[in-house]
Amino acid sequence: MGSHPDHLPTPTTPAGLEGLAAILARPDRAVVALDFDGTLADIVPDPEQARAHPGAVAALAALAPRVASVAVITGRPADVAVRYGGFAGVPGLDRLVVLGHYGAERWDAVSGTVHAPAPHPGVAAVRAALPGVLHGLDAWHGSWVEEKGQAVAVHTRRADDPQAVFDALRAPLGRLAAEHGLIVEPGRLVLELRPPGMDKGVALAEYVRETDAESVLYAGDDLGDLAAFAAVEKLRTEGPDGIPGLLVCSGGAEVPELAERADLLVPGPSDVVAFLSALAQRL
Ligand SMILES: O=P(O)(O)OC[C@H]1O[C@H](O[C@H]2O[C@H](CO)[C@@H](O)[C@H](O)[C@H]2O)[C@H](O)[C@@H](O)[C@@H]1O
Repeated sequence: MGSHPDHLPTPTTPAGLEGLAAILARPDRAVVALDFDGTLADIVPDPEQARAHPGAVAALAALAPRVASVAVITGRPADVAVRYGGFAGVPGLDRLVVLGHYGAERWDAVSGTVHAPAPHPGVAAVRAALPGVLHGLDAWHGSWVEEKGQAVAVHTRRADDPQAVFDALRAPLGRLAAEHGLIVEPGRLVLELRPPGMDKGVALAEYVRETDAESVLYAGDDLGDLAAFAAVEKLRTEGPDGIPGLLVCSGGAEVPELAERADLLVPGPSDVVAFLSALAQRL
């Protein structure tokens, strides 16, 4: 992407062009929703070290007052995304909403508090069983567990062969999740065992309805963002006119399932930030 701060890249699909045109025409009715890891924050080997790209908060703060709403929709717990993003107490982000755990949790900047559902009992059961299950498998070496409160995630990025460990763990972790009423959410070298019933598509569609938006932009990088992409595709075709939407994939073609459905591909978070800054400038 060009480095000029004013350069607004052009979507490559007719639907994306229509989505961007609708946002530019009525920004006060547009929702801008963004994933966190891989979209606003660079992917790093240790999830605890992930932080928003250095320009992300400024770009969001410039954009938020010009549109109906900015929301972050993430697989992270909402409070973790707020902390790692540096989103609290920022002038311009006073109406920011962070939907965590794929939409099951909600933090808003107005109250500064998180609303979360009661814990699913299966998470505690899986947490207790997981070490034994992993140690009973040849393939677990190099994997490690992220404790997420409402879920547990098994990461393989730091294994010698991350993809091989990921592939080998997928079926047994799927069985463990199912035994306890959970689902497995696959992501970039991570298998998360979490409660069913919510995904980023449900969260985004509800948020668009809640804000009475007339257009939507969603940017993501991973398999968990497919549901949000599907929600935007559905919103575009619903009703007599539909709601125009722009789908941005961060990370180029690293997750082909997402890239092939995007209206705009950008190489990674620094380009997402440049795009958001250019959009804010244009508005
Ligand atoms: O929905 P997101 O905001 O994209 O969160 C999805 C998961 O992101 C984190 O894992 C990913 O990023 C890590 C840090 O860069 C990286 O080490 C890991 O390989 C990636 O899968 C996070 O740790 C998970 O809990 C999130 O669900």
